Amino acid sequence: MSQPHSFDLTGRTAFVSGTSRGLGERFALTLAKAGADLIISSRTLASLKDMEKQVTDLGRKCLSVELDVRSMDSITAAVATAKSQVEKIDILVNNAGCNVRKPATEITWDDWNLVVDTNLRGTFFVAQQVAKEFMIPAGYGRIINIGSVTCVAGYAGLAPYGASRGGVKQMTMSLAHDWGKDGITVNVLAPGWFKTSQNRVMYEDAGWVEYLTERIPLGRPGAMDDLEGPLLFLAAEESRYVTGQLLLVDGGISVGATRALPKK
Ligand SMILES: NC(=O)c1ccc[n+]([C@@H]2O[C@H](COP(=O)([O-])OP(=O)(O)OC[C@H]3O[C@@H](n4cnc5c(N)ncnc54)[C@H](O)[C@@H]3O)[C@@H](O)[C@H]2O)c1
Ligand SMILES: O=C(O)[C@H](O)[C@@H](O)[C@H](O)[C@H](O)CO
Repeated sequence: MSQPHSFDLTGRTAFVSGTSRGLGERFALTLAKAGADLIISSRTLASLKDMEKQVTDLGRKCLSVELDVRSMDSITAAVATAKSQVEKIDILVNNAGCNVRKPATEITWDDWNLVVDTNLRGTFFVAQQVAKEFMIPAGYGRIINIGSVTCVAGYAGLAPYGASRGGVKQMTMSLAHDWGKDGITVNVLAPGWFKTSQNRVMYEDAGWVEYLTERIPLGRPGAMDDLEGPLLFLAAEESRYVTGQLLLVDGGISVGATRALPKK
């Protein structure tokens, strides 16, 4: 009989992109609390100082690297720096991302490129370099691509963002095939609506929060803690037979919250 599971990451090393704030910061700390050593990353190293201290205070090793996921040179340099300093990367969380929220008629060429290059192209090439340099040679890896409820649902004002997230979902399924035989699982962790600096402006509109909340079956927007268990599951040994999947952590909003009963 097997032992109860705990999603223990002791002895693992995790690389998280975009850890200067928001969900990425929380993902990195969650992995460290579960036992993993960390490589944290940002476009500006100075933004990682506080985070580095928090990780080392937990007793974990922490390497900070500069990474702009819109630049191939930056991606290869970040992975090369990691290669010179750590033996392995077992877990990759492709978190870096951005959004431009505008009516579809106002989206510019540059808006499109910013969002799709960051969220889709960046996610692919970070995964490619980490897989090639670390995971394929080691025969082990857990790649967690951050998606969104927009992987599966359409939202007005989010056309480039939705395109990038739909792409992340499809790309993840392909990579699961590409690297399954190398012992690597590739999955999408898809948050619903969580208040961070990316979307703070939306939460300043009480009418919109009410509109959103009414459409979430579990009756509230997400809290950061809600993502911890699902992240650890995908990062840990226990998810070894799960690959190419989309794990929505969205309070159920993706089911399509249309009421079919009159209001009493
Ligand atoms: N907050 C939500 O409700 C929500 C829901 C679904 C998915 N997401 C996704 O989760 C991720 C984290 O978002 P967040 O809400 O914490 O937003 P955030 O804006 O607070 O954090 C985004 C992070 O990505 C980094 N980043 C942006 N462009 C980058 C680049 N070119 N290179 C490297 N790093 C870059 C930022 O510096 C920051 O650290 C994003 O990919 C976002 O799209 C967020
Ligand atoms: O900037 C925004 O409009 C939001 O952060 C979106 O990204 C959503 O929260 C999320 O992606 C839905 O899952």
